[in-house]
Amino acid sequence: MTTGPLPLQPLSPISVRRNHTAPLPARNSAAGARRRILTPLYIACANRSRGPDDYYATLKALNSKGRTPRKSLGQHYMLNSEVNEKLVSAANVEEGDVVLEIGPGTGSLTNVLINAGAIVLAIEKDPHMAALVSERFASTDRLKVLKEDVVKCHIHSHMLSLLGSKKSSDHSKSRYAKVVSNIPFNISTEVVKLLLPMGDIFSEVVLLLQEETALRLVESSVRTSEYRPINVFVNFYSDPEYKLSVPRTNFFPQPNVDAAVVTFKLKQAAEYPQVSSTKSFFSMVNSAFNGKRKMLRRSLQHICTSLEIEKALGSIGLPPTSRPEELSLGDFVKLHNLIVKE
Ligand SMILES: C[S@@+](CC[C@H](N)C(=O)[O-])C[C@H]1O[C@@H](n2cnc3c(N)ncnc32)[C@H](O)[C@@H]1O
Repeated sequence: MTTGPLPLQPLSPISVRRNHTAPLPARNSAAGARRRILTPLYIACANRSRGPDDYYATLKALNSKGRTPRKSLGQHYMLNSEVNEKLVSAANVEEGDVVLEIGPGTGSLTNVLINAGAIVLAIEKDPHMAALVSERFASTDRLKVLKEDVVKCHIHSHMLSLLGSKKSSDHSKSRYAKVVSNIPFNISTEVVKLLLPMGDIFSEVVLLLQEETALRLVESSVRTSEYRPINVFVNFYSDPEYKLSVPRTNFFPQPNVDAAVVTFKLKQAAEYPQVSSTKSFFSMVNSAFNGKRKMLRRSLQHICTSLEIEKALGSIGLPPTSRPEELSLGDFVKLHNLIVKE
């Protein structure tokens, strides 16, 4: 969509809600997590007007290319450099780290990553934004921009060649890259499913997500109504942590929802729960949840008989009437290893 220049509008207060030091409510309650006390931090307008990626600078950059934000690409640009700094420090980005950034947009997070000493591979689907960010950082050799859809991109081979060339040039001992991104909300589950099994190339994945998604991925656990196969998946491949809430007022244009920073510390293959096949494991977990209110002895009947399922549940200390929301990741692993014969 290319229309006339975007108008300069009066600013609304920008705030970051910091992770509170007081103990969090029980991790198994998403509702409890929403009630957590958060401290607003108001950034002075004077500071904002001086930032390289404040409201005016973002509008100026978009206008320079005749662009308006595209909803279909989740284009909500970050106006608060403090949020970008928190994303970068949540990933402990240090000099020489290789970082994947999905959707650099105007380059506000890219700028903080490069200033922290990172070598950045940025994947941007919008060719206009890819051109804009390439021009902005034309004078540095620390950024490579790929004009691609992250979901279709060969992330593995790009990252391996970047990690390989870095190792041969500076003899770094770091074998792992990191992901730090403010991603479009509409592809967040897809991105999480894509990145978490990549513990062979990434040590940390730090994402700015829609707050509701962040809570669903991190806080939902056994015996909560929000518990889903995605929670088993997330905990299979990573140790997730909710870091801080980011109010919608920090973005341009302002989305209808708040956001949150989440870190996923990726496990390496040797740390994954031992299952004969991850494919058959997740297929069993999905089948179990397909009949959410069904007992496992019914929903898993395509794998073996009800009697065998009851026996397997009994041998891991669970009642024969167990339902999927009552099983932890460890329980699912034990059940799989007892009933799925490869
Ligand atoms: C939420 S904006 C964030 C922009 C910038 N990182 C910031 O913090 O201001 C998301 C960015 O991802 C880009 N994007 C959307 N879908 C994408 C995809 N499938 N692959 C790569 N980039 C995508 C958008 O064009 C946009 O620049």
